[in-house]
Amino acid sequence: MVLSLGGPGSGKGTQCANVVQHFSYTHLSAGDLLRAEIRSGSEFGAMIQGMIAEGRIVPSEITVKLLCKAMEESGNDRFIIDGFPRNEENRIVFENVAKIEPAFVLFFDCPEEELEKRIMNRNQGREDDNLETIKKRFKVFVESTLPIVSYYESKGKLRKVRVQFSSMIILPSHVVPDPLVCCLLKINAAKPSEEVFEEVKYLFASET
Ligand SMILES: Nc1ncnc2c1ncn2[C@@H]1O[C@H](COP(=O)(O)OP(=O)(O)O)[C@@H](O)[C@H]1O
Ligand SMILES: O=c1ccn([C@@H]2O[C@H](COP(=O)(O)OP(=O)(O)O)[C@@H](O)[C@H]2O)c(=O)[nH]1
Ligand SMILES: [Mg+2]
Repeated sequence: MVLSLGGPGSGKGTQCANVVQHFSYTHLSAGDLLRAEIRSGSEFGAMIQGMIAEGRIVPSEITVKLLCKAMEESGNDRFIIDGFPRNEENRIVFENVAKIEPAFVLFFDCPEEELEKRIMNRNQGREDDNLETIKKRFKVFVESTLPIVSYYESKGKLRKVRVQFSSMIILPSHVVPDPLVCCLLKINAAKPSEEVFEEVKYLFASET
C-alpha cells in the first residue's frame, strides 16, 4: 500500500490516476469515498457533507470503514490511498483496523498560492472549492496533516515529489547595477503534471 499526501489541490488525485494507468494499483480517494457516501443517502450523509463544507476532518471510524470496504471490494491487494490519513487519529485507527502500513508515502509539497489557483480552476462543482473553505482546508492541512507527513519522514517512508522547477534565469547586464556580472536569480515555476508524473513513475518503478 502506498499513500498520496499533500495540500488541497497539490495534485494527489491527478497523480494517482496516472499511477493506475501504468501500474496495477487500485486508486482509493478518501474524499471521493466520502462524497459517494453522501450521494448514497447514508445516515451519516448530512454530517459528512457539513464537515466537508467546513474543510473539517470526518471522524476516523467513518473514513476507515469506507476505505476497508473499498479495499475488500477491489479484488486487488495493491492500493494507492489518496488524501488519507489527514490526522494522527486517522493514521492510528487505520493501522489498528486494517493492520497495514504504507510501503512509502508520496508527498506533493506545493506552495499555498499555487494550491489556491489550482482549486479555483478545478471546476468539478465541489462546494468546498471556494476561497473561504480553501483557507480553512489549508489551515487544517498545516495543523493536522503536516504532523503525519513528519511522522512518515521520521520513519524513512516519505518520498517528496518536486512539483516545482528550480531553475536559474540570467538578467541582462543593463538591468543590474554592476555591468561586470549578470545577476543569477532562482525562480520557482510549477511543473506540468506530466513532468511530476515522471518522478512518481520513477518511485513506483524503483520501490514496488
Ligand atoms: N502539475 C500540475 N500543474 C497544474 N495543474 C495541475 C497539476 N496537477 C494537477 N493540476 C490541476 O489542479 C487541480 C487540483 O488537482 P488534484 O489532482 O485534484 O489535486 P488534489 O487531489 O491534491 O486536491 C485539478 O484541476 C488538476 O487538473
Ligand atoms: O480522509 C479524509 C479525506 C477527506 N476528508 C474530507 O473531504 C474533503 C475533501 O478531501 P479531498 O481529498 O477530496 O480533497 P483534495 O485534497 O483532493 O482537494 C476534506 O477537506 C475533508 O473535509 C476527510 O475528512 N477525511
Ligand atoms: Mg483530490
